[in-house]
Amino acid sequence: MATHGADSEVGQLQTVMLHRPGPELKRLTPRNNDKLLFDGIPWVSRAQEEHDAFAEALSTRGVEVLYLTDLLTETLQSEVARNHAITTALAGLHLGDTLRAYLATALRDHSAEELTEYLTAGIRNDEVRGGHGLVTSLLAHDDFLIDPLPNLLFTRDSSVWVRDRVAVTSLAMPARARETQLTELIYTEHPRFRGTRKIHGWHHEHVEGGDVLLLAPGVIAVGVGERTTPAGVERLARQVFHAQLAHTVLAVPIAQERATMHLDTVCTMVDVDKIVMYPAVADSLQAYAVTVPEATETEDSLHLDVSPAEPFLVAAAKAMGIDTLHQIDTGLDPVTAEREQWDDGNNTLALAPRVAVAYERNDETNDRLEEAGIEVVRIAGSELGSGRGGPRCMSCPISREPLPTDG
Ligand SMILES: NC(=O)NCCC[C@H](N)C(=O)O
Repeated sequence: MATHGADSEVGQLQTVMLHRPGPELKRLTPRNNDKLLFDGIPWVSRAQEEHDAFAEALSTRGVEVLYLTDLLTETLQSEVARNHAITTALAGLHLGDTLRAYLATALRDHSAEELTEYLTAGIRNDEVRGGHGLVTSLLAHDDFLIDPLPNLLFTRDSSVWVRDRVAVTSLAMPARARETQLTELIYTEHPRFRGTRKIHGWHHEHVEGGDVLLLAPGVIAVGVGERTTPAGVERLARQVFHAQLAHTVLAVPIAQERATMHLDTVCTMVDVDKIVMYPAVADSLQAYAVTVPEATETEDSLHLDVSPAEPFLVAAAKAMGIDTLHQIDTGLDPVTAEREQWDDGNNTLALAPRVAVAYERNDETNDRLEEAGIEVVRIAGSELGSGRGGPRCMSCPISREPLPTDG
Protein backbone atom coordinates (compact mmCIF):
# COMPACT_ATOMS: atom_id res chain seq x y z
CA MET A 1 0.00 0.00 0.00
CA ALA A 2 1.35 3.44 -0.96
CA THR A 3 1.64 5.86 1.90
CA HIS A 4 -0.74 8.76 1.75
CA GLY A 5 -1.57 11.72 3.91
CA ALA A 6 -1.07 15.41 4.62
CA ASP A 7 -0.31 17.39 7.74
CA SER A 8 -0.44 20.91 6.30
CA GLU A 9 -1.90 23.02 3.49
CA VAL A 10 1.49 23.90 2.03
CA GLY A 11 3.86 20.92 2.20
CA GLN A 12 5.11 19.94 -1.27
CA LEU A 13 2.08 18.46 -3.04
CA GLN A 14 2.81 14.92 -4.22
CA THR A 15 -0.53 13.34 -5.15
CA VAL A 16 -3.89 14.97 -5.75
CA MET A 17 -7.34 13.72 -6.75
CA LEU A 18 -9.18 15.77 -9.38
CA HIS A 19 -12.37 15.26 -11.31
CA ARG A 20 -12.32 16.23 -15.00
CA PRO A 21 -15.71 17.76 -15.76
CA GLY A 22 -17.76 15.33 -17.83
CA PRO A 23 -21.29 14.42 -18.91
CA GLU A 24 -22.72 15.29 -15.50
CA LEU A 25 -22.26 18.99 -16.40
CA LYS A 26 -24.44 18.49 -19.48
CA ARG A 27 -27.33 17.76 -17.14
CA LEU A 28 -27.43 21.38 -15.98
CA THR A 29 -30.34 23.44 -17.33
CA PRO A 30 -31.68 26.89 -16.41
CA ARG A 31 -34.40 25.06 -14.48
CA ASN A 32 -32.16 22.93 -12.31
CA ASN A 33 -28.88 24.85 -11.99
CA ASP A 34 -29.78 26.53 -8.69
CA LYS A 35 -30.77 23.25 -7.10
CA LEU A 36 -27.59 21.67 -8.45
CA LEU A 37 -25.54 24.55 -6.97
CA PHE A 38 -24.24 26.11 -10.19
CA ASP A 39 -24.60 29.82 -10.92
CA GLY A 40 -24.82 29.30 -14.66
CA ILE A 41 -24.68 26.73 -17.41
CA PRO A 42 -21.03 25.99 -18.16
CA TRP A 43 -19.71 25.48 -21.68
CA VAL A 44 -18.58 21.93 -21.08
CA SER A 45 -15.82 21.53 -23.67
CA ARG A 46 -14.21 24.80 -22.58
CA ALA A 47 -14.49 23.75 -18.93
CA GLN A 48 -12.68 20.54 -19.86
CA GLU A 49 -9.91 22.50 -21.62
CA GLU A 50 -9.50 24.74 -18.58
CA HIS A 51 -9.42 21.71 -16.31
CA ASP A 52 -6.85 19.92 -18.49
CA ALA A 53 -4.63 22.99 -18.25
CA PHE A 54 -5.06 22.97 -14.46
CA ALA A 55 -4.08 19.29 -14.32
CA GLU A 56 -1.10 19.93 -16.58
CA ALA A 57 0.07 22.82 -14.41
CA LEU A 58 0.15 20.34 -11.54
CA SER A 59 1.77 17.43 -13.34
CA THR A 60 4.50 19.57 -14.92
CA ARG A 61 5.42 20.55 -11.38
CA GLY A 62 5.82 16.92 -10.38
CA VAL A 63 2.39 16.33 -8.84
CA GLU A 64 0.78 12.93 -9.47
CA VAL A 65 -2.75 13.59 -10.67
CA LEU A 66 -5.36 10.91 -10.00
CA TYR A 67 -8.80 11.23 -11.52
CA LEU A 68 -11.82 10.32 -9.44
CA THR A 69 -13.54 8.57 -12.35
CA ASP A 70 -10.45 6.42 -13.09
CA LEU A 71 -10.27 5.41 -9.44
CA LEU A 72 -14.00 4.67 -9.45
CA THR A 73 -13.82 2.56 -12.61
CA GLU A 74 -10.89 0.60 -11.19
CA THR A 75 -12.84 0.15 -7.95
CA LEU A 76 -15.90 -1.11 -9.83
CA GLN A 77 -13.92 -4.02 -11.30
CA SER A 78 -14.70 -5.77 -8.03
CA GLU A 79 -18.05 -7.53 -7.77
CA VAL A 80 -18.47 -6.48 -4.15
CA ALA A 81 -17.87 -2.83 -5.01
CA ARG A 82 -20.24 -2.95 -7.99
CA ASN A 83 -23.06 -4.41 -5.93
CA HIS A 84 -22.49 -1.91 -3.16
CA ALA A 85 -22.41 1.02 -5.59
CA ILE A 86 -25.61 -0.06 -7.29
CA THR A 87 -27.48 -0.69 -4.05
CA THR A 88 -26.52 2.66 -2.52
CA ALA A 89 -27.23 4.62 -5.72
CA LEU A 90 -30.72 3.10 -5.86
CA ALA A 91 -31.56 3.53 -2.19
CA GLY A 92 -33.65 6.68 -2.74
CA LEU A 93 -37.30 6.43 -1.74
CA HIS A 94 -38.42 8.10 -4.97
CA LEU A 95 -37.88 4.93 -7.02
CA GLY A 96 -40.25 2.32 -5.64
CA ASP A 97 -39.55 -1.40 -5.61
CA THR A 98 -40.39 -2.22 -9.25
CA LEU A 99 -38.16 0.40 -10.80
CA ARG A 100 -35.39 -0.18 -8.25
CA ALA A 101 -35.31 -3.89 -9.08
CA TYR A 102 -35.35 -3.18 -12.80
CA LEU A 103 -32.49 -0.67 -12.58
CA ALA A 104 -30.43 -2.92 -10.33
CA THR A 105 -30.60 -5.73 -12.87
CA ALA A 106 -29.95 -3.41 -15.81
CA LEU A 107 -26.94 -1.73 -14.17
CA ARG A 108 -25.32 -5.06 -13.32
CA ASP A 109 -25.03 -5.79 -17.04
CA HIS A 110 -22.91 -2.72 -17.73
CA SER A 111 -19.13 -2.43 -17.81
CA ALA A 112 -17.28 -0.65 -15.01
CA GLU A 113 -16.75 2.38 -17.33
CA GLU A 114 -20.45 2.60 -18.14
CA LEU A 115 -21.41 2.18 -14.52
CA THR A 116 -19.06 5.04 -13.60
CA GLU A 117 -20.88 7.23 -16.09
CA TYR A 118 -24.31 6.33 -14.71
CA LEU A 119 -23.15 6.93 -11.15
CA THR A 120 -21.74 10.37 -11.97
CA ALA A 121 -24.00 11.69 -14.76
CA GLY A 122 -27.15 10.06 -13.37
CA ILE A 123 -30.11 8.53 -15.21
CA ARG A 124 -33.19 10.41 -16.38
CA ASN A 125 -36.64 8.83 -16.48
CA ASP A 126 -36.85 9.08 -20.29
CA GLU A 127 -33.52 7.26 -20.68
CA VAL A 128 -34.92 4.06 -19.23
CA ARG A 129 -36.24 1.74 -21.88
CA GLY A 130 -37.75 -0.98 -19.70
CA GLY A 131 -39.13 -1.14 -16.18
CA HIS A 132 -42.29 0.71 -17.17
CA GLY A 133 -44.59 0.65 -14.23
CA LEU A 134 -46.47 3.03 -12.02
CA VAL A 135 -43.47 5.14 -10.94
CA THR A 136 -41.95 5.71 -14.39
CA SER A 137 -45.37 6.58 -15.78
CA LEU A 138 -46.07 9.14 -13.08
CA LEU A 139 -42.64 10.79 -12.95
CA ALA A 140 -41.91 13.56 -15.46
CA HIS A 141 -39.76 12.55 -18.44
CA ASP A 142 -36.88 14.70 -17.21
CA ASP A 143 -36.98 13.64 -13.54
CA PHE A 144 -33.77 12.00 -12.45
CA LEU A 145 -33.92 8.42 -11.21
CA ILE A 146 -30.26 8.71 -10.22
CA ASP A 147 -29.24 12.33 -9.70
CA PRO A 148 -26.27 13.74 -11.62
CA LEU A 149 -23.30 14.96 -9.59
CA PRO A 150 -21.98 18.14 -11.29
CA ASN A 151 -20.24 19.22 -8.09
CA LEU A 152 -17.91 16.22 -8.19
CA LEU A 153 -15.63 18.80 -9.83
CA PHE A 154 -14.99 20.08 -6.32
CA THR A 155 -13.16 17.03 -4.97
CA ARG A 156 -12.05 19.04 -1.94
CA ASP A 157 -15.39 18.71 -0.26
CA SER A 158 -16.16 14.99 -0.28
CA SER A 159 -13.02 13.78 1.48
CA VAL A 160 -10.08 15.24 3.36
CA TRP A 161 -6.83 13.65 4.50
CA VAL A 162 -5.65 14.45 8.00
CA ARG A 163 -2.20 12.96 8.49
CA ASP A 164 -2.52 9.31 7.40
CA ARG A 165 -6.30 9.05 7.81
CA VAL A 166 -8.93 10.03 5.34
CA ALA A 167 -12.14 11.65 6.50
CA VAL A 168 -15.05 10.84 4.24
CA THR A 169 -17.20 13.88 4.82
CA SER A 170 -20.92 14.37 5.25
CA LEU A 171 -22.19 16.88 2.70
CA ALA A 172 -24.98 19.23 3.73
CA MET A 173 -26.70 20.00 0.43
CA PRO A 174 -29.00 17.29 -0.97
CA ALA A 175 -27.52 17.85 -4.46
CA ARG A 176 -24.13 16.67 -3.18
CA ALA A 177 -25.04 14.02 -0.63
CA ARG A 178 -24.37 11.07 -2.97
CA GLU A 179 -20.78 12.18 -3.73
CA THR A 180 -19.52 10.62 -0.54
CA GLN A 181 -20.96 7.23 -1.50
CA LEU A 182 -18.36 7.29 -4.26
CA THR A 183 -15.41 8.56 -2.23
CA GLU A 184 -16.16 6.10 0.54
CA LEU A 185 -16.29 3.26 -1.97
CA ILE A 186 -12.97 4.29 -3.54
CA TYR A 187 -11.16 4.56 -0.22
CA THR A 188 -12.63 1.25 0.98
CA GLU A 189 -12.32 -0.95 -2.10
CA HIS A 190 -9.67 0.48 -4.43
CA PRO A 191 -6.46 -1.58 -4.11
CA ARG A 192 -4.36 1.58 -3.79
CA PHE A 193 -6.18 2.59 -0.62
CA ARG A 194 -6.86 -0.80 0.92
CA GLY A 195 -6.08 -0.69 4.63
CA THR A 196 -6.35 3.11 4.88
CA ARG A 197 -7.92 4.07 8.17
CA LYS A 198 -10.96 6.28 7.84
CA ILE A 199 -12.60 8.81 10.11
CA HIS A 200 -15.97 10.55 9.97
CA GLY A 201 -18.30 9.30 7.18
CA TRP A 202 -21.49 10.36 5.43
CA HIS A 203 -23.65 8.99 8.25
CA HIS A 204 -22.14 11.54 10.70
CA GLU A 205 -22.98 15.21 11.32
CA HIS A 206 -22.25 17.57 8.40
CA VAL A 207 -18.61 18.44 7.73
CA GLU A 208 -17.39 19.53 4.27
CA GLY A 209 -13.75 19.44 3.19
CA GLY A 210 -13.78 23.08 2.04
CA ASP A 211 -14.22 24.03 5.67
CA VAL A 212 -11.21 22.04 6.89
CA LEU A 213 -7.82 23.81 6.79
CA LEU A 214 -4.69 22.07 8.07
CA LEU A 215 -3.05 25.29 9.29
CA ALA A 216 0.06 23.49 10.58
CA PRO A 217 0.87 19.97 11.78
CA GLY A 218 -1.52 19.36 14.68
CA VAL A 219 -3.65 22.47 14.09
CA ILE A 220 -6.90 22.25 12.14
CA ALA A 221 -9.24 25.17 11.45
CA VAL A 222 -12.83 24.23 10.67
CA GLY A 223 -15.34 26.72 9.25
CA VAL A 224 -18.84 26.45 10.69
CA GLY A 225 -21.57 27.98 8.56
CA GLU A 226 -23.75 27.01 5.60
CA ARG A 227 -22.19 23.55 5.29
CA THR A 228 -20.32 22.35 8.39
CA THR A 229 -22.53 22.40 11.47
CA PRO A 230 -21.54 23.04 15.10
CA ALA A 231 -22.21 19.37 15.83
CA GLY A 232 -20.12 18.45 12.78
CA VAL A 233 -17.03 20.24 14.07
CA GLU A 234 -17.49 18.70 17.49
CA ARG A 235 -17.69 15.21 15.95
CA LEU A 236 -14.59 15.80 13.82
CA ALA A 237 -12.69 17.23 16.80
CA ARG A 238 -13.46 14.15 18.92
CA GLN A 239 -12.16 11.87 16.19
CA VAL A 240 -8.94 13.78 15.45
CA PHE A 241 -8.13 14.11 19.14
CA HIS A 242 -8.85 10.48 19.87
CA ALA A 243 -6.67 9.37 16.95
CA GLN A 244 -3.99 11.89 17.99
CA LEU A 245 -4.07 13.60 14.62
CA ALA A 246 -4.21 17.12 16.10
CA HIS A 247 -3.73 18.97 19.36
CA THR A 248 -5.96 21.97 18.52
CA VAL A 249 -9.11 22.41 16.47
CA LEU A 250 -10.16 25.99 15.78
CA ALA A 251 -13.91 26.27 15.23
CA VAL A 252 -14.44 29.33 13.03
CA PRO A 253 -17.97 30.70 12.54
CA ILE A 254 -18.54 32.02 9.00
CA ALA A 255 -21.60 33.74 7.52
CA GLN A 256 -24.24 31.30 6.35
CA GLU A 257 -24.43 32.50 2.77
CA ARG A 258 -23.38 31.37 -0.67
CA ALA A 259 -20.43 33.77 -1.04
CA THR A 260 -18.86 32.24 2.07
CA MET A 261 -20.11 28.67 1.79
CA HIS A 262 -16.80 27.25 3.08
CA LEU A 263 -13.89 28.62 5.09
CA ASP A 264 -11.67 28.20 2.00
CA THR A 265 -13.79 30.79 0.15
CA VAL A 266 -12.49 33.47 2.50
CA CYS A 267 -8.95 32.30 3.25
CA THR A 268 -6.30 29.76 2.21
CA MET A 269 -2.72 29.17 3.33
CA VAL A 270 0.04 30.10 0.86
CA ASP A 271 3.07 29.65 3.11
CA VAL A 272 3.78 28.20 6.54
CA ASP A 273 2.89 31.59 8.07
CA LYS A 274 0.93 33.42 5.35
CA ILE A 275 -2.72 33.32 4.52
CA VAL A 276 -4.61 35.06 1.72
CA MET A 277 -7.79 36.44 3.21
CA TYR A 278 -10.86 38.48 2.33
CA PRO A 279 -10.35 41.74 4.22
CA ALA A 280 -14.08 42.30 4.78
CA VAL A 281 -14.17 39.31 7.11
CA ALA A 282 -10.60 39.39 8.40
CA ASP A 283 -11.29 41.73 11.30
CA SER A 284 -14.44 40.02 12.44
CA LEU A 285 -13.41 36.38 11.94
CA GLN A 286 -13.25 34.66 15.32
CA ALA A 287 -12.12 31.25 16.44
CA TYR A 288 -12.88 29.00 19.40
CA ALA A 289 -9.81 26.94 20.23
CA VAL A 290 -10.77 23.38 21.19
CA THR A 291 -8.28 21.14 22.96
CA VAL A 292 -8.42 18.06 25.18
CA PRO A 293 -6.75 18.07 28.59
CA GLU A 294 -6.34 14.29 28.66
CA ALA A 295 -6.80 11.22 26.51
CA THR A 296 -9.60 8.79 27.30
CA GLU A 297 -10.54 5.27 26.21
CA THR A 298 -13.25 6.34 23.81
CA GLU A 299 -14.00 9.30 21.57
CA ASP A 300 -17.32 9.93 23.24
CA SER A 301 -15.85 10.25 26.72
CA LEU A 302 -13.27 12.92 25.73
CA HIS A 303 -13.76 16.18 27.58
CA LEU A 304 -13.33 19.06 25.11
CA ASP A 305 -11.92 22.32 26.49
CA VAL A 306 -13.30 25.28 24.54
CA SER A 307 -11.49 28.65 24.90
CA PRO A 308 -13.45 31.90 24.64
CA ALA A 309 -13.61 33.25 21.06
CA GLU A 310 -10.57 35.24 19.92
CA PRO A 311 -9.70 36.94 16.61
CA PHE A 312 -8.96 34.12 14.15
CA LEU A 313 -5.44 35.27 13.26
CA VAL A 314 -4.50 35.54 16.94
CA ALA A 315 -5.94 32.16 17.88
CA ALA A 316 -4.35 30.54 14.82
CA ALA A 317 -0.85 31.95 15.48
CA LYS A 318 -1.05 30.83 19.12
CA ALA A 319 -2.07 27.29 18.20
CA MET A 320 0.57 27.13 15.45
CA GLY A 321 3.29 28.32 17.81
CA ILE A 322 4.30 31.28 15.62
CA ASP A 323 4.39 35.01 16.38
CA THR A 324 2.16 36.11 13.52
CA LEU A 325 0.06 34.52 10.83
CA HIS A 326 0.58 37.13 8.10
CA GLN A 327 -2.48 38.18 6.16
CA ILE A 328 -2.40 38.96 2.43
CA ASP A 329 -5.57 40.78 1.37
CA THR A 330 -7.85 39.89 -1.52
CA GLY A 331 -8.18 42.79 -3.99
CA LEU A 332 -7.18 46.36 -3.42
CA ASP A 333 -10.30 48.41 -2.76
CA PRO A 334 -13.47 46.98 -1.16
CA VAL A 335 -15.33 46.58 -4.45
CA THR A 336 -12.48 44.77 -6.20
CA ALA A 337 -12.00 42.63 -3.11
CA GLU A 338 -15.69 41.68 -3.12
CA ARG A 339 -15.56 40.80 -6.83
CA GLU A 340 -12.37 38.78 -6.50
CA GLN A 341 -13.57 36.97 -3.38
CA TRP A 342 -16.71 35.96 -5.32
CA ASP A 343 -14.49 34.74 -8.17
CA ASP A 344 -12.48 32.54 -5.80
CA GLY A 345 -9.46 34.84 -5.46
CA ASN A 346 -8.98 33.48 -1.94
CA ASN A 347 -9.35 29.90 -3.04
CA THR A 348 -5.74 29.06 -3.89
CA LEU A 349 -4.08 25.64 -3.96
CA ALA A 350 -0.57 25.61 -2.50
CA LEU A 351 1.86 23.34 -4.36
CA ALA A 352 4.63 24.04 -1.85
CA PRO A 353 5.44 26.86 0.58
CA ARG A 354 5.17 30.12 -1.40
CA VAL A 355 3.85 28.49 -4.61
CA ALA A 356 0.10 28.63 -5.23
CA VAL A 357 -2.31 27.96 -8.09
CA ALA A 358 -4.90 30.73 -8.57
CA TYR A 359 -7.45 31.81 -11.17
CA GLU A 360 -5.80 34.29 -13.56
CA ARG A 361 -8.84 36.59 -13.54
CA ASN A 362 -8.17 37.86 -10.02
CA ASP A 363 -5.47 40.33 -11.06
CA GLU A 364 -5.34 42.44 -7.93
CA THR A 365 -5.20 39.53 -5.51
CA ASN A 366 -2.58 37.74 -7.59
CA ASP A 367 -0.46 40.91 -7.69
CA ARG A 368 -0.67 41.13 -3.92
CA LEU A 369 0.36 37.53 -3.54
CA GLU A 370 3.39 38.15 -5.75
CA GLU A 371 4.31 41.30 -3.82
CA ALA A 372 4.31 39.10 -0.72
CA GLY A 373 6.78 36.70 -2.35
CA ILE A 374 4.34 34.01 -3.49
CA GLU A 375 4.84 32.45 -6.91
CA VAL A 376 1.39 32.43 -8.52
CA VAL A 377 0.62 29.70 -11.05
CA ARG A 378 -2.25 31.29 -12.98
CA ILE A 379 -4.95 29.15 -14.58
CA ALA A 380 -8.04 30.05 -16.62
CA GLY A 381 -11.36 29.44 -14.91
CA SER A 382 -14.10 31.30 -16.76
CA GLU A 383 -16.18 28.13 -17.16
CA LEU A 384 -14.89 26.17 -14.16
CA GLY A 385 -15.81 29.07 -11.89
CA SER A 386 -19.51 28.86 -12.75
CA GLY A 387 -19.84 26.25 -10.04
CA ARG A 388 -18.35 28.75 -7.53
CA GLY A 389 -15.09 27.06 -6.70
CA GLY A 390 -11.41 27.70 -7.35
CA PRO A 391 -8.21 25.65 -7.44
CA ARG A 392 -8.45 24.56 -3.79
CA CYS A 393 -12.05 23.46 -4.14
CA MET A 394 -11.16 21.48 -7.28
CA SER A 395 -8.45 19.39 -5.62
CA CYS A 396 -8.17 16.83 -2.87
CA PRO A 397 -4.53 16.47 -1.76
CA ILE A 398 -3.87 12.82 -1.06
CA SER A 399 -0.16 13.18 -0.24
CA ARG A 400 1.90 16.15 0.78
CA GLU A 401 5.47 16.07 2.03
CA PRO A 402 5.61 16.77 5.76
CA LEU A 403 6.89 20.27 6.44
CA PRO A 404 10.59 20.50 7.32
CA THR A 405 10.94 20.86 11.06
CA ASP A 406 12.82 24.18 10.72
CA GLY A 407 9.66 25.54 8.99
N1 LIG B 1 -14.55 24.20 -1.14
C1 LIG B 1 -15.40 24.88 -1.89
O1 LIG B 1 -15.66 26.06 -1.64
N2 LIG B 1 -16.04 24.21 -2.86
C2 LIG B 1 -16.89 24.81 -3.82
C3 LIG B 1 -18.17 24.08 -3.94
C4 LIG B 1 -19.09 24.68 -4.97
C5 LIG B 1 -20.36 23.91 -5.17
N3 LIG B 1 -21.09 24.41 -6.29
C6 LIG B 1 -21.23 23.93 -3.94
O2 LIG B 1 -22.09 24.81 -3.85
O3 LIG B 1 -21.09 23.08 -3.07
